[in-house]
Amino acid sequence: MATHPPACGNDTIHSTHARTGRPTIAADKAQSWAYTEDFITESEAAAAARARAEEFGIPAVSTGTGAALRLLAAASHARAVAEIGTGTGVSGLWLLDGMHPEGVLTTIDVEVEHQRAAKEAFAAAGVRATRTRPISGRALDVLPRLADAAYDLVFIDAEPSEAGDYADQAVRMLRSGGSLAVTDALWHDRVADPARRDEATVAMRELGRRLREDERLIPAMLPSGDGLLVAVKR
Ligand SMILES: C[S@@+](CC[C@H](N)C(=O)[O-])C[C@H]1O[C@@H](n2cnc3c(N)ncnc32)[C@H](O)[C@@H]1O
Repeated sequence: MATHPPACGNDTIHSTHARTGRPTIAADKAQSWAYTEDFITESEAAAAARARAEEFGIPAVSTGTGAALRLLAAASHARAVAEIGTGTGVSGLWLLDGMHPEGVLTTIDVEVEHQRAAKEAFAAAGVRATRTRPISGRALDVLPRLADAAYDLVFIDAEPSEAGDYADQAVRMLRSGGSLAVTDALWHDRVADPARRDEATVAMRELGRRLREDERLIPAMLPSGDGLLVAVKR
């Protein structure tokens, strides 16, 4: 009789879901995650912006997260996207690549030097200046000035301890059918461990709980990068 590999790859099952008994983690997951992150190749412009981020000593979204952001922007033909945390423009380049060709990225950062580097990255990538609206300032000062129900996508990547307040503003700013995306939602893999109680971990865990329980939203946790928490506004 012919032998077949187990239907669920359960030769590598690390644990099973308590209720369904389905496999949740395979021992080779780390390899799959690495494959997932490299599945799409980053543009030269994004790689150059990433190198600038390293010079500044600030993180940028992973390639897998960038690809997921581009996908979200493309799926909604996004014409209006807001980004909290411009950095040197890595995530902005991914978002712009997925958006409608006339779409405008509003991007907020408190550090003028970071935004200058991002503007250079956008120009080097051939992005027209009319497609970006950089706003310099603290996110919690700027966000209340942005319009209600006017954005197709809001992306959060700034101060983790403030992410819940950004999300409140983001839900107000999103149109029905628009998406919220929050990076670092697994916060260095600490969020899943209830014993971890530092401020950023607790803030991200709490944000996940709130978005999960918010009846205005349809949420999911994507394991891209350090966790990409996404939610569509009903
Ligand atoms: C992780 S970096 C953003 C990286 C960027 N999204 C990318 O992938 O290229 C976080 C950025 O948030 C900015 N930031 C931190 N706190 C902020 C705040 N309260 N308001 C606005 N920007 C803030 C920092 O200056 C930094 O540029």
